[in-house]
Amino acid sequence: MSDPNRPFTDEERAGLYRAIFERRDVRSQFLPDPIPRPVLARLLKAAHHAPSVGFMQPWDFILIDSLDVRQQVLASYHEENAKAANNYSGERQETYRSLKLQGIIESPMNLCITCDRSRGGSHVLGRSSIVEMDLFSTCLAVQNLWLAARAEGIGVGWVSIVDQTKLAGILNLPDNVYPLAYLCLGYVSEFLDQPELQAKGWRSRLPLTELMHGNRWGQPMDDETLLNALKS
Ligand SMILES: Cc1cc2c(cc1C)N(C[C@H](O)[C@H](O)[C@H](O)COP(=O)(O)O)c1[nH]c(=O)[nH]c(=O)c1N2
Repeated sequence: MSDPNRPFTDEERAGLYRAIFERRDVRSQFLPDPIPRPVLARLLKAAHHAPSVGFMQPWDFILIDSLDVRQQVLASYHEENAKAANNYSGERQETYRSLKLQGIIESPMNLCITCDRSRGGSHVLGRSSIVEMDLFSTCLAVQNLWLAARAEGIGVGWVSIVDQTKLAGILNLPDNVYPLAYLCLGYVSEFLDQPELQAKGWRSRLPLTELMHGNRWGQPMDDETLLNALKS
């Protein structure tokens, strides 16, 4: 085993930041090429090394290649997306309808990362006050997989416009298992240089400096050095 206390090289550090900044949510650029099993194994291992409350590891991974299952999930997406479009009107609704918000069939595989809310028994260390900590832990597994996938040249798209009860039914989940993230995975023709929602004029990245507070919510930050560094 290598020394865990050795410092990251400049190259290693750059690689990590590159994965963070160049990770994209992908829905339009999937290629049909299958993901080699050793690569998929690395992604799942990365997810499984996420931190979790009380080391609960509440996740399971459902690998979906069945067209029948995917078509059922897609049907739920279409139902939910039609409802979602009604939240907007006029030009905004037209823009919403023009957005492609899933790649369920075009991607070579779908993956559902679930959260077993009963894993580890009724007293999980660190979860006694805030019960949702298991869900948050599972989100971290998703993010680990998302970043590892980017480093492997694989795109990931999260599809949350589905009815979660229907999704649980389609995937035959037990009552205690929550379908936390329905993901589409595959190699891509390109990674966009900015979020697709930003490129399409839906919403832009907020300036980080406007999200900084000093000591309490709403109090201005007076650390000029930090603020200037964040602007660059
Ligand atoms: C919890 C959650 C849920 C969803 C998403 C993300 C997350 C974190 N995103 C992707 C989202 O739109 C995207 O992350 C942002 O637009 C920022 O773009 P990048 O991820 O940086 O490319 C997403 N995208 C999409 O096309 N359909 C969807 O249903 C969802 N749902």
